[in-house]
Amino acid sequence: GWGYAATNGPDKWGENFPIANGPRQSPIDIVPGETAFDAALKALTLKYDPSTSIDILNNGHSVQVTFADDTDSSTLTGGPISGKYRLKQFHFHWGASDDKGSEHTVAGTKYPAELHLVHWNTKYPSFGDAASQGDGLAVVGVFLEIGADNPQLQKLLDAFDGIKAKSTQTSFANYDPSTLLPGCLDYWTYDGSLTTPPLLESVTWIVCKESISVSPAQMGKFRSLLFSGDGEAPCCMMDNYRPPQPLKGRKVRASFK
Ligand SMILES: O=C(Nc1cc(S(=O)(=O)[N+](=O)[O-])cc([N+](=O)[O-])c1O)Nc1c(F)c(F)c(F)c(F)c1F
Ligand SMILES: [Zn+2]
Repeated sequence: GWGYAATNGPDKWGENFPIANGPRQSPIDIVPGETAFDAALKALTLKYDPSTSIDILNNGHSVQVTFADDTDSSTLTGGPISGKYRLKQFHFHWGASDDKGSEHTVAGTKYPAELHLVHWNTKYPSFGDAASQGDGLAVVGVFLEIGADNPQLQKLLDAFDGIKAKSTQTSFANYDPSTLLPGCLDYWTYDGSLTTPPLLESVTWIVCKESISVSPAQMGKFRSLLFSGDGEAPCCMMDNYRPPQPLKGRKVRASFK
Protein backbone atom coordinates (compact mmCIF):
# COMPACT_ATOMS: atom_id res chain seq x y z
CA GLY A 1 0.00 0.00 0.00
CA TRP A 2 0.87 3.69 -0.14
CA GLY A 3 3.15 5.31 2.40
CA TYR A 4 5.89 7.90 2.65
CA ALA A 5 8.97 5.86 1.72
CA ALA A 6 10.89 6.27 -1.57
CA THR A 7 9.19 3.13 -2.88
CA ASN A 8 5.56 4.05 -2.06
CA GLY A 9 5.64 7.74 -1.21
CA PRO A 10 4.09 10.93 -2.69
CA ASP A 11 6.06 10.69 -5.98
CA LYS A 12 4.56 7.22 -6.57
CA TRP A 13 0.92 7.89 -5.56
CA GLY A 14 -0.07 8.91 -9.10
CA GLU A 15 0.41 5.33 -10.27
CA ASN A 16 -2.61 4.11 -8.31
CA PHE A 17 -4.35 7.48 -7.79
CA PRO A 18 -4.14 9.47 -11.06
CA ILE A 19 -6.01 12.38 -9.40
CA ALA A 20 -2.62 13.05 -7.74
CA ASN A 21 -1.95 15.26 -10.81
CA GLY A 22 -5.43 16.83 -10.77
CA PRO A 23 -6.43 20.52 -10.89
CA ARG A 24 -7.10 21.02 -7.16
CA GLN A 25 -4.51 19.03 -5.23
CA SER A 26 -3.29 19.77 -1.70
CA PRO A 27 -1.25 20.89 0.11
CA ILE A 28 0.00 24.16 -1.43
CA ASP A 29 2.53 26.86 -0.62
CA ILE A 30 0.53 29.83 0.70
CA VAL A 31 2.14 33.10 -0.40
CA PRO A 32 0.55 35.83 1.77
CA GLY A 33 1.40 38.58 -0.74
CA GLU A 34 -0.58 36.72 -3.42
CA THR A 35 -3.71 36.04 -1.34
CA ALA A 36 -6.81 38.24 -1.59
CA PHE A 37 -8.60 39.58 1.51
CA ASP A 38 -12.32 38.71 1.16
CA ALA A 39 -14.56 40.80 3.44
CA ALA A 40 -17.41 38.38 2.72
CA LEU A 41 -15.62 35.56 4.57
CA LYS A 42 -17.24 34.86 7.95
CA ALA A 43 -15.54 34.01 11.22
CA LEU A 44 -15.02 30.30 11.91
CA THR A 45 -17.46 28.77 14.38
CA LEU A 46 -16.09 25.54 15.84
CA LYS A 47 -18.35 23.94 18.45
CA TYR A 48 -16.85 20.71 19.78
CA ASP A 49 -18.42 18.45 22.43
CA PRO A 50 -15.64 16.52 24.28
CA SER A 51 -18.03 13.64 24.94
CA THR A 52 -17.94 12.82 21.21
CA SER A 53 -14.27 11.80 21.27
CA ILE A 54 -14.01 8.02 21.02
CA ASP A 55 -10.54 6.64 20.47
CA ILE A 56 -6.97 7.34 19.43
CA LEU A 57 -5.55 5.25 16.60
CA ASN A 58 -2.23 4.60 14.88
CA ASN A 59 -3.52 3.98 11.35
CA GLY A 60 -0.06 3.40 9.86
CA HIS A 61 0.09 6.89 8.32
CA SER A 62 -0.59 9.16 11.30
CA VAL A 63 -2.06 9.28 14.79
CA GLN A 64 -5.78 10.00 14.59
CA VAL A 65 -8.45 10.80 17.19
CA THR A 66 -11.89 9.71 16.00
CA PHE A 67 -15.21 11.29 16.98
CA ALA A 68 -18.82 10.12 17.04
CA ASP A 69 -20.37 11.85 14.05
CA ASP A 70 -23.96 10.51 14.25
CA THR A 71 -25.26 13.82 15.68
CA ASP A 72 -24.48 17.52 15.28
CA SER A 73 -22.54 17.64 18.59
CA SER A 74 -19.18 18.68 17.15
CA THR A 75 -19.52 21.01 14.18
CA LEU A 76 -17.86 23.60 11.99
CA THR A 77 -20.01 26.43 10.60
CA GLY A 78 -19.27 29.90 9.26
CA GLY A 79 -15.89 30.55 7.66
CA PRO A 80 -15.91 30.04 3.87
CA ILE A 81 -18.47 27.23 4.02
CA SER A 82 -22.25 27.22 3.90
CA GLY A 83 -24.21 24.75 5.97
CA LYS A 84 -22.96 22.59 8.80
CA TYR A 85 -20.02 20.18 8.78
CA ARG A 86 -19.44 17.48 11.43
CA LEU A 87 -16.06 16.67 12.95
CA LYS A 88 -15.01 13.12 12.06
CA GLN A 89 -11.39 12.99 13.18
CA PHE A 90 -8.20 14.91 13.63
CA HIS A 91 -4.63 13.81 12.95
CA PHE A 92 -1.17 15.24 12.40
CA HIS A 93 1.69 15.35 9.87
CA TRP A 94 5.27 15.88 11.06
CA GLY A 95 8.96 15.68 10.11
CA ALA A 96 12.08 13.74 11.10
CA SER A 97 13.55 17.05 12.34
CA ASP A 98 12.08 20.39 13.43
CA ASP A 99 12.86 22.10 10.09
CA LYS A 100 10.13 20.24 8.17
CA GLY A 101 6.92 18.31 8.68
CA SER A 102 4.00 20.58 7.76
CA GLU A 103 2.07 19.97 4.54
CA HIS A 104 1.08 23.55 3.78
CA THR A 105 3.97 26.00 3.76
CA VAL A 106 3.85 29.80 4.11
CA ALA A 107 6.05 31.60 1.57
CA GLY A 108 8.20 28.47 1.56
CA THR A 109 8.42 28.20 5.35
CA LYS A 110 7.93 24.66 6.65
CA TYR A 111 6.68 24.09 10.21
CA PRO A 112 7.63 21.02 12.28
CA ALA A 113 4.06 19.70 12.23
CA GLU A 114 0.51 20.39 11.09
CA LEU A 115 -2.81 19.44 12.73
CA HIS A 116 -5.77 18.56 10.48
CA LEU A 117 -9.35 18.59 11.79
CA VAL A 118 -11.46 16.72 9.21
CA HIS A 119 -15.18 17.64 8.91
CA TRP A 120 -17.89 16.47 6.48
CA ASN A 121 -20.90 18.30 5.03
CA THR A 122 -24.15 17.19 6.67
CA LYS A 123 -26.06 17.82 3.44
CA TYR A 124 -24.74 14.34 2.54
CA PRO A 125 -25.84 11.18 4.40
CA SER A 126 -22.35 10.06 5.49
CA PHE A 127 -18.65 10.89 5.52
CA GLY A 128 -18.01 8.42 2.69
CA ASP A 129 -20.66 10.07 0.48
CA ALA A 130 -19.39 13.55 1.34
CA ALA A 131 -15.78 12.60 0.59
CA SER A 132 -16.64 12.15 -3.09
CA GLN A 133 -18.34 15.58 -3.46
CA GLY A 134 -16.63 18.85 -4.38
CA ASP A 135 -18.07 20.54 -1.26
CA GLY A 136 -18.08 17.41 0.87
CA LEU A 137 -15.21 17.99 3.30
CA ALA A 138 -13.72 20.91 5.21
CA VAL A 139 -10.34 20.49 6.88
CA VAL A 140 -9.02 23.03 9.38
CA GLY A 141 -5.22 23.11 9.39
CA VAL A 142 -3.17 24.43 12.32
CA PHE A 143 0.62 24.79 12.23
CA LEU A 144 2.69 23.62 15.20
CA GLU A 145 5.71 25.81 15.96
CA ILE A 146 8.65 24.96 18.24
CA GLY A 147 8.26 26.74 21.57
CA ALA A 148 6.96 26.07 25.04
CA ASP A 149 5.60 22.71 26.09
CA ASN A 150 1.93 22.46 25.10
CA PRO A 151 -0.08 20.92 27.99
CA GLN A 152 -3.14 20.30 25.79
CA LEU A 153 -0.99 18.35 23.34
CA GLN A 154 0.59 16.44 26.23
CA LYS A 155 -2.77 14.73 27.02
CA LEU A 156 -2.62 13.27 23.52
CA LEU A 157 1.07 12.32 23.67
CA ASP A 158 0.51 10.51 26.99
CA ALA A 159 -1.77 8.08 25.13
CA PHE A 160 0.91 7.16 22.56
CA ASP A 161 2.47 4.34 24.60
CA GLY A 162 -0.55 2.14 23.87
CA ILE A 163 -0.61 2.81 20.13
CA LYS A 164 3.03 2.65 18.99
CA ALA A 165 2.44 0.10 16.23
CA LYS A 166 0.30 0.35 13.08
CA SER A 167 -3.40 -0.60 13.51
CA THR A 168 -3.39 -0.23 17.30
CA GLN A 169 -5.91 1.96 19.11
CA THR A 170 -7.09 2.73 22.61
CA SER A 171 -10.14 4.53 23.94
CA PHE A 172 -9.72 8.27 24.23
CA ALA A 173 -12.74 9.86 25.88
CA ASN A 174 -13.57 13.44 26.87
CA TYR A 175 -10.97 15.16 24.75
CA ASP A 176 -11.82 18.71 23.61
CA PRO A 177 -9.98 19.46 20.33
CA SER A 178 -10.79 23.18 20.65
CA THR A 179 -7.96 23.26 23.23
CA LEU A 180 -5.62 22.70 20.25
CA LEU A 181 -6.85 25.79 18.37
CA PRO A 182 -4.87 29.05 18.33
CA GLY A 183 -6.35 32.10 20.09
CA CYS A 184 -6.88 33.94 16.82
CA LEU A 185 -8.84 32.10 14.11
CA ASP A 186 -7.79 34.26 11.15
CA TYR A 187 -7.41 31.92 8.18
CA TRP A 188 -6.55 31.38 4.54
CA THR A 189 -8.94 29.29 2.44
CA TYR A 190 -8.82 27.56 -0.95
CA ASP A 191 -10.35 24.58 -2.76
CA GLY A 192 -8.20 21.46 -2.54
CA SER A 193 -8.00 17.77 -1.81
CA LEU A 194 -7.15 15.13 0.74
CA THR A 195 -3.37 15.07 1.09
CA THR A 196 -3.28 11.29 1.43
CA PRO A 197 -4.67 8.67 -0.96
CA PRO A 198 -7.40 8.59 -2.25
CA LEU A 199 -6.46 12.32 -2.71
CA LEU A 200 -10.12 13.16 -3.36
CA GLU A 201 -10.73 16.75 -4.57
CA SER A 202 -13.49 17.35 -2.05
CA VAL A 203 -11.83 19.57 0.55
CA THR A 204 -12.41 23.21 1.39
CA TRP A 205 -9.13 23.99 3.15
CA ILE A 206 -9.15 26.43 6.06
CA VAL A 207 -5.55 27.06 7.22
CA CYS A 208 -5.10 29.14 10.39
CA LYS A 209 -2.60 31.98 10.19
CA GLU A 210 -1.65 31.60 13.88
CA SER A 211 0.20 28.50 15.07
CA ILE A 212 0.17 26.61 18.38
CA SER A 213 3.32 25.65 20.29
CA VAL A 214 5.04 22.28 20.60
CA SER A 215 8.29 21.62 22.47
CA PRO A 216 11.22 19.69 20.96
CA ALA A 217 10.61 16.90 23.50
CA GLN A 218 6.97 16.71 22.44
CA MET A 219 8.05 16.48 18.80
CA GLY A 220 10.25 13.55 19.84
CA LYS A 221 7.16 11.80 21.20
CA PHE A 222 5.44 12.02 17.77
CA ARG A 223 8.55 10.46 16.23
CA SER A 224 8.41 7.53 18.68
CA LEU A 225 5.29 6.20 16.93
CA LEU A 226 5.84 3.51 14.29
CA PHE A 227 4.71 3.15 10.68
CA SER A 228 5.33 -0.58 11.16
CA GLY A 229 3.07 -3.16 12.75
CA ASP A 230 3.72 -5.43 15.73
CA GLY A 231 6.28 -8.06 14.80
CA GLU A 232 7.60 -6.07 11.80
CA ALA A 233 11.01 -4.36 11.72
CA PRO A 234 10.35 -1.08 13.60
CA CYS A 235 10.14 2.00 11.34
CA CYS A 236 9.67 5.36 13.10
CA MET A 237 6.67 7.40 11.98
CA MET A 238 8.06 10.70 10.67
CA ASP A 239 8.10 12.72 7.44
CA ASN A 240 4.45 11.67 6.91
CA TYR A 241 3.74 14.80 4.87
CA ARG A 242 3.00 15.44 1.19
CA PRO A 243 4.96 18.34 -0.32
CA PRO A 244 3.18 21.39 -1.82
CA GLN A 245 1.36 20.81 -5.13
CA PRO A 246 0.86 23.11 -8.18
CA LEU A 247 -1.69 25.89 -7.58
CA LYS A 248 -3.00 25.57 -11.19
CA GLY A 249 -4.65 29.00 -11.18
CA ARG A 250 -6.48 28.66 -7.86
CA LYS A 251 -7.11 31.74 -5.72
CA VAL A 252 -6.24 31.72 -2.02
CA ARG A 253 -8.46 34.05 0.04
CA ALA A 254 -7.66 35.57 3.42
CA SER A 255 -10.22 36.24 6.15
CA PHE A 256 -7.99 39.03 7.51
CA LYS A 257 -6.19 42.14 6.24
O1 LIG B 1 -10.81 9.58 6.21
C1 LIG B 1 -9.68 9.93 5.92
N1 LIG B 1 -8.90 10.52 6.85
C2 LIG B 1 -7.61 11.03 6.66
C3 LIG B 1 -7.35 12.14 5.83
C4 LIG B 1 -6.05 12.60 5.78
S1 LIG B 1 -5.60 13.93 4.85
O2 LIG B 1 -4.25 14.29 5.22
O3 LIG B 1 -5.82 13.59 3.47
N2 LIG B 1 -6.45 15.14 5.22
O4 LIG B 1 -7.39 15.39 4.49
O5 LIG B 1 -6.12 15.81 6.21
C5 LIG B 1 -5.02 12.03 6.50
C6 LIG B 1 -5.29 10.94 7.31
N3 LIG B 1 -4.21 10.39 8.08
O6 LIG B 1 -4.46 9.67 9.02
O7 LIG B 1 -3.05 10.74 7.76
C7 LIG B 1 -6.59 10.43 7.39
O8 LIG B 1 -6.88 9.36 8.18
N4 LIG B 1 -9.21 9.73 4.70
C8 LIG B 1 -10.02 9.01 3.82
C9 LIG B 1 -9.78 7.69 3.57
F1 LIG B 1 -8.76 7.06 4.23
C10 LIG B 1 -10.55 6.99 2.66
F2 LIG B 1 -10.31 5.68 2.41
C11 LIG B 1 -11.60 7.62 2.01
F3 LIG B 1 -12.37 6.95 1.13
C12 LIG B 1 -11.86 8.94 2.28
F4 LIG B 1 -12.85 9.56 1.67
C13 LIG B 1 -11.07 9.64 3.20
F5 LIG B 1 -11.31 10.94 3.46
ZN1 LIG C 1 -3.99 15.46 7.01
